Amino acid sequence: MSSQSFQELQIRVVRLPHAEGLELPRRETEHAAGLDLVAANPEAEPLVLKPRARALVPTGLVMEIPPGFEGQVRPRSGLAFKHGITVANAPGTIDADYRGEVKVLLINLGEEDFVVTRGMRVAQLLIAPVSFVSLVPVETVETTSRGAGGFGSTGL
Ligand SMILES: O=c1ccn([C@H]2C[C@H](O)[C@@H](COP(=O)(O)OP(=O)(O)OP(=O)(O)O)O2)c(=O)[nH]1
Ligand SMILES: [Mg+2]
Repeated sequence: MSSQSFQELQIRVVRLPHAEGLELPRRETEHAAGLDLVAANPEAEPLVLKPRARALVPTGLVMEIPPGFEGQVRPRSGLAFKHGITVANAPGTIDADYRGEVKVLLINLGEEDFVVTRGMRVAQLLIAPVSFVSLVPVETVETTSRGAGGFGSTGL
């Protein structure tokens, strides 16, 4: 791979008191796409996710995502594969104008209870550009060879 350098987008982040002592989310490998989000629930209060249950996991972080970008909260494949733990609303959307705490909505699709402990890497955050669009009402739209075909119209 080339050793090309990429421009890094810096995002201002406030650590809330309950994030004290936790590492900031970071890439686990040099060119990992996501920063791993860390659970900031109290040490003494592990979150127990029963099968089919959901929980909003705090990260203790408030971010200032620049306008023109969004945060995407995505599952970690290891947790999904090994435990059936995923993000219920994947990919979760963090709006650039959101100034609340980033939270991760986990769901347990596995058969066993799953315990979220403080400091556990529960999901990953990607920052992606957003296209700003507005809808323009018209009477007709350009035709295409696909037309209205969808939902398996090209075969399985
Ligand atoms: O996984 C997520 C998804 C959302 N949020 C926060 C940031 C986001 O900007 C806000 C609203 O999210 P969304 O638009 O997905 O939810 P909504 O149900 O449409 O709520 P709202 O009416 O507040 O937009 O909630 C998170 O912390 N984690
Ligand atoms: Mg919304």
